[in-house]
Amino acid sequence: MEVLEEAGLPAGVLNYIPGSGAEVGDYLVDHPRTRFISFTGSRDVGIRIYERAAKVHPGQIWLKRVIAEMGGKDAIVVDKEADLELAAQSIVASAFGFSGQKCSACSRAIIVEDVYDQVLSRVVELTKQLNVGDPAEQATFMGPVIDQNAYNKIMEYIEIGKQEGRLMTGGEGDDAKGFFIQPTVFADVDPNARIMQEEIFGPVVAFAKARDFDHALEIANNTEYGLTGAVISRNRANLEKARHEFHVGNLYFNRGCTGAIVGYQPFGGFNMSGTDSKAGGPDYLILHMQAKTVSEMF
Ligand SMILES: NC(=O)c1ccc[n+]([C@@H]2O[C@H](COP(=O)([O-])OP(=O)(O)OC[C@H]3O[C@@H](n4cnc5c(N)ncnc54)[C@H](O)[C@@H]3O)[C@@H](O)[C@H]2O)c1
Ligand SMILES: N[C@@H](CCC=O)C(=O)O
Repeated sequence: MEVLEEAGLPAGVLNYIPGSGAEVGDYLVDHPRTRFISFTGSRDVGIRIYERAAKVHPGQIWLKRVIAEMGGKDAIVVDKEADLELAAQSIVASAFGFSGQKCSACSRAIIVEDVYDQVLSRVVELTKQLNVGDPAEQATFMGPVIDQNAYNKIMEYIEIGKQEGRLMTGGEGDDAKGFFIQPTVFADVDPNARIMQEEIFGPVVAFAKARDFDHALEIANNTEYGLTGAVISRNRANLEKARHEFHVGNLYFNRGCTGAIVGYQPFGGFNMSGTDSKAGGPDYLILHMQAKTVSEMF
């Protein structure tokens, strides 16, 4: 804060208010002197903020504006004409980087049936090679998930996954010291299953088989989210179709679905992933400003 004040920000403009969302969240959102809310977090909290911000409280003389960057249920689609090694590497990196705790993480792998078995078996092979452990160790790929609540929620989804799909690898956790969960792959999951629809925010990826590329896109769009997605394909016509029909805010071709770079890939999703704004892009700052037109006649 001091650094920003030294840079010229007036004192009192930036305030750090520690406290849990449950404790201070509603108070801040409801307050009549709150004017603008810029939120990053889950769908449920985003919806709560959006609803509460709409209410005008006594003494409030403006309508509150809200930018919400919310969750995702992001998919990587693999076409039958594709570099299958790239597909498997992209799925593993996007599903398990940061223990899957990224809004952009790949939690659905949608594979055209001609190459389904090949991609699945390579992903399982690569996943078994990942080291889970102390993130301070050089050899560790995946550290723990953030806390006990996250651990419990993810382990619950893994139990649901065991009913909804075929457990291929992982499925185990250890919270004796830290909150460690093995990277987990489920195969043959119905597109409408809970683990294909609900954000898990952990190291779990579900595979679904598509009849052809059109069917794969249909499955990919079959969630209430629309944050990131990727297509692995060598078929230009299919990539162009995805460009128009894959309804996500950040779409990637022939790479994973995480790791947007500020300035290059402005980031933000459609539908229940947010308010269609793009962080890290040229328009974002302007969204937070109040425009005023001044005209003087001479
Ligand atoms: N779209 C994006 O750019 C983006 C980026 C990162 C994370 N996410 C999403 O964030 C979620 C994970 O983060 P999380 O577990 O911290 O999310 P969360 O929704 O639980 O919490 C987010 C923040 O909101 C605060 N909060 C909680 N209740 C509140 C309330 N009633 N009013 C106001 N604020 C409240 C929390 O204290 C926290 O700081 C995932 O859903 C993930 O997809 C989205
Ligand atoms: N912008 C990041 C995701 C941020 C959310 O966790 C990405 O593109 O992977």
